[in-house]
Amino acid sequence: MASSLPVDAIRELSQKHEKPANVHFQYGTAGFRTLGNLLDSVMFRVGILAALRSKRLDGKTIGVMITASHNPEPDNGVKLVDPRGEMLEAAWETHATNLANAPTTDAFIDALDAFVKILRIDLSKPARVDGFKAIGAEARNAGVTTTPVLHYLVKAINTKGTKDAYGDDSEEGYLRKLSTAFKKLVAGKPAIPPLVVDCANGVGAIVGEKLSEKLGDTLKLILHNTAINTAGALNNACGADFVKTSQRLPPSLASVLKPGQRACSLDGDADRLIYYYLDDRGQFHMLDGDKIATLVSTFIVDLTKSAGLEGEIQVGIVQTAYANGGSTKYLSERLPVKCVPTGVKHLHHAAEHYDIGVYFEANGHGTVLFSPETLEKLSSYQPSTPAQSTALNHLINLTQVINQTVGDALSDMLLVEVVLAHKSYSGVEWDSLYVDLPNRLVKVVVPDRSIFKTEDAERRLVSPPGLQAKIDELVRRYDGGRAFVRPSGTEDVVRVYAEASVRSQADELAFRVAGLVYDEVGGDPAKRPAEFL
Ligand SMILES: CC(=O)N[C@H]1[C@@H](OP(=O)(O)O)O[C@H](CO)[C@@H](O)[C@@H]1O
Ligand SMILES: [Mg+2]
Repeated sequence: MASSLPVDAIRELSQKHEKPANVHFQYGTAGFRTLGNLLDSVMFRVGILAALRSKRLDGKTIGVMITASHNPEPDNGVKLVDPRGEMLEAAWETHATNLANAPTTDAFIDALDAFVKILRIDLSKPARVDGFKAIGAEARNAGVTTTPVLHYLVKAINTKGTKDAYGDDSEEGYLRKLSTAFKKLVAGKPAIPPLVVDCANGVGAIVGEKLSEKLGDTLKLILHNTAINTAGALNNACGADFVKTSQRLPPSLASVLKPGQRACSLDGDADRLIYYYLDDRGQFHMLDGDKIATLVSTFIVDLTKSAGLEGEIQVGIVQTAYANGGSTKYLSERLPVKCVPTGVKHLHHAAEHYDIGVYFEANGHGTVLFSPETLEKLSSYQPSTPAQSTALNHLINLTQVINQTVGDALSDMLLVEVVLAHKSYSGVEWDSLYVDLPNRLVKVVVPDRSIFKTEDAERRLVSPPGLQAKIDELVRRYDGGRAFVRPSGTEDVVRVYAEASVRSQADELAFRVAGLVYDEVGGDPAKRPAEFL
């Protein structure tokens, strides 16, 4: 491999993938995300970027994921996975954005050249990526799989043959690792009732089916919304985002779900998970990311105590401002809780500071991280009673069933099932840990969302000046009221979130704040949504 940029090869290929004019791309929380038909040039450039990242990191494998995630089918995205199976390092998000926006092939090559020099990337280093040739990268196609499987694979490849080997670097290895640990964790527990799984008509249907085969009778999965080849079906009236935002059952499950039976929804790339059940009166109850975090963290704390490791291993929680106030109150009375800005990378990094960090976004994306020191402690610890030994083994098996690289709906689902089996909980007992405050999320279309700036983990606005004081004034009038406003990182809108002790009040507060925001920044009165107060 040459030690300078193969300019001719890049030019020839790049000219087949010119950037569309008048589009600005932004590498954000969800990678590059926009209509799939606008992404051709971005796909090409991301391939080069991934190869350069691999070279910069001495040939470590980098992952490239193409997915619509929880969004409608045409609304696609591409994102990179770093060597440890984590999200792309923040500084490179800016480099990615710059390269993607170079207007022509020549400008792109100039930008690449400058980039390689500034970061002192040694082009003679090998590069291993999923899918690229212009820059001489070694590529491996992981095929059609879930986002969390790709994260798993990247970590497995990069740790192969080391003492931290993460598992066999294949989808089969992933399924084997999870299912083996799950079976050990539920061995001897009463039979688990079958679980209904809404696959959002996405790739979770394929991997879910394979997982189901591995689990056999230990846990029967009844897969629904598995139409992965039906145009327009992805995330349409189903999936984790539909359930979380509309706070109701996917209509396709209405005739399926029996009262008391638990069910869950994945999103299109199977990195988000929301549980729910219908009570005896047919009323829908949602068990979202906050409920999952609560269930799981309490269980892990209990196990550390039973293992005799109380005071030795600290369990902590990471949430965002969107976490339901009911969950934050319940958890803060028991454990350290940290609030960080929206976006999984923020949660993941904060969770790394705990011995065991449990992080979940309310929308169902999250996982549990065991620090290297904790893993070491668990493997060397000598329990002094049989009960301690059992609890210790459970903790060790939990580190195997949990995909620690990233939020993983299928892995989280197994984790939830383990806890429910151990506690003999149905959805009802789980749900009763705390009561969710009624809440409402509203989108506000504004002329320019970049004027919205926040502080305090996005809970307060510092710009536009004066607006926060007006929001505070409104919030004070509502019992149990809380509201905040922040610009979305993935859509051209500003989001308003509000909660209050009663449903009607939460709605009213949200629509009042939305109206306030709209008017304050010069929203067109003729287009003002009717529900804004
Ligand atoms: C309120 C909400 O759910 N926001 C989502 C959404 O981000 P926004 O910045 O709010 O557009 O997409 C992110 C990426 O999937 C996810 O991390 C986040 O939780
Ligand atoms: Mg997703």
